[in-house]
Amino acid sequence: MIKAGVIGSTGYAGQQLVWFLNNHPDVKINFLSSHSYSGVSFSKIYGNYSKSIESICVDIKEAESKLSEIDILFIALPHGKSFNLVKKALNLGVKVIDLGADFRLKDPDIYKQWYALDHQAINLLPKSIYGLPELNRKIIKESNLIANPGCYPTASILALTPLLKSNIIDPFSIIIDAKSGVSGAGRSLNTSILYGECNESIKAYSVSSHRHTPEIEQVLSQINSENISLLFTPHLVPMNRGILTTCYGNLVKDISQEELYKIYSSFYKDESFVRVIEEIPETKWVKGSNFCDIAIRVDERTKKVIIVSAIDNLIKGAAGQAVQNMNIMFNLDENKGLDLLSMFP
Ligand SMILES: NC(=O)C1=CN([C@@H]2O[C@H](COP(=O)(O)OP(=O)(O)OC[C@H]3O[C@@H](n4cnc5c(N)ncnc54)[C@H](OP(=O)(O)O)[C@@H]3O)[C@@H](O)[C@H]2O)C=CC1
Ligand SMILES: CC(=O)N[C@@H](CCC(=O)OP(=O)(O)O)C(=O)O
Repeated sequence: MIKAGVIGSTGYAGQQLVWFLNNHPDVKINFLSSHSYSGVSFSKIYGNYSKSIESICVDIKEAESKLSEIDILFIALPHGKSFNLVKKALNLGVKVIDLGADFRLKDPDIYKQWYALDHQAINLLPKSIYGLPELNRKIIKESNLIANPGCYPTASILALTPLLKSNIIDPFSIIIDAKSGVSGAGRSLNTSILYGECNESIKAYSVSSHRHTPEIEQVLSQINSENISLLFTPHLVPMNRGILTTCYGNLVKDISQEELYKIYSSFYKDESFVRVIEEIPETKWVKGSNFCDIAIRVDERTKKVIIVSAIDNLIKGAAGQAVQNMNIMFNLDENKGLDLLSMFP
């Protein structure tokens, strides 16, 4: 059995991870940690675990004292909070998957620019692997420190990678228009996500300044060998879960929609969790699953390609992807504990 600890287990990403780990046949949860609920039973916070997970949440100090008992540590804390924990866990030989953003950007200056924080574990940055299995499966297997991708970057990068690998679009023409459900903003109090503020309204936010921009640029630049800069605009939509991205690029060669479908289908042919589909994706068809659905349209009139992708932000965008990474790190079947169809509605 893999012994796992979860720090930040009481947040939205953390509780979704607990759901998967609790149902995973090869995992035993050793501890669940919380910031404001230490001493409280997990099932008192999330009633769906009543009579199932009655463990008492521990605080971070107690969690640290248990690091030597586990094989893998999952961290689902706000950014800037994971540095010391990661150092301690790695020193004890514990593998780490960080669901937050602290180890995703390779350049500490870019991290500082977008997160307004000094990076406090610069020596670990070269060791951290960006945990998008569809791109980095081989190196994830060898790594002890996985930077689990952000939710918007997961949907955007999976949508755009085959285009960039095949040099079909101008890499400087990319525009990503993305929409997220409210759980993307986490569970902590925040006026802009109160029901009365966001229900029956849609808004763009962090326009030209969202911190997922450099993350998407970093990964796409590695694929294309150019320093790509792109436009990324997120929107908040009054639903609980789901991300939909609509990505645009200028075609640099004549290509039909059918040919593009062949390129995408071939690129993702061995992937369990990426579905290249004919219909335009909808968040309701991926909700509750680890799938990323992708569809392609070529607009011959404007010589542009439009790629639409959908994921569940808490699953392929966070907890499901973290479990997929764990499976790879421990040489398990990558789908183990994840091969669930989406739930409707
Ligand atoms: N929500 C999403 O869709 C996604 C989230 N992520 C990332 O996962 C991480 C967690 O996000 P999410 O679950 O949404 O956030 P939440 O706000 O829902 O949860 C945050 C968690 O961190 C704990 N916490 C908060 N502040 C502190 C602190 N100062 N010290 C220690 N612990 C603290 C909270 O504890 P307590 O509950 O006890 O207050 C809670 O367990 C973030 O880095 C986020 O960016 C990544 C992809 C998608
Ligand atoms: C709707 C909403 O607010 N979404 C969050 C995305 C959360 C996330 O995935 O952020 P990390 O990079 O920190 O993991 C946001 O835009 O900040």
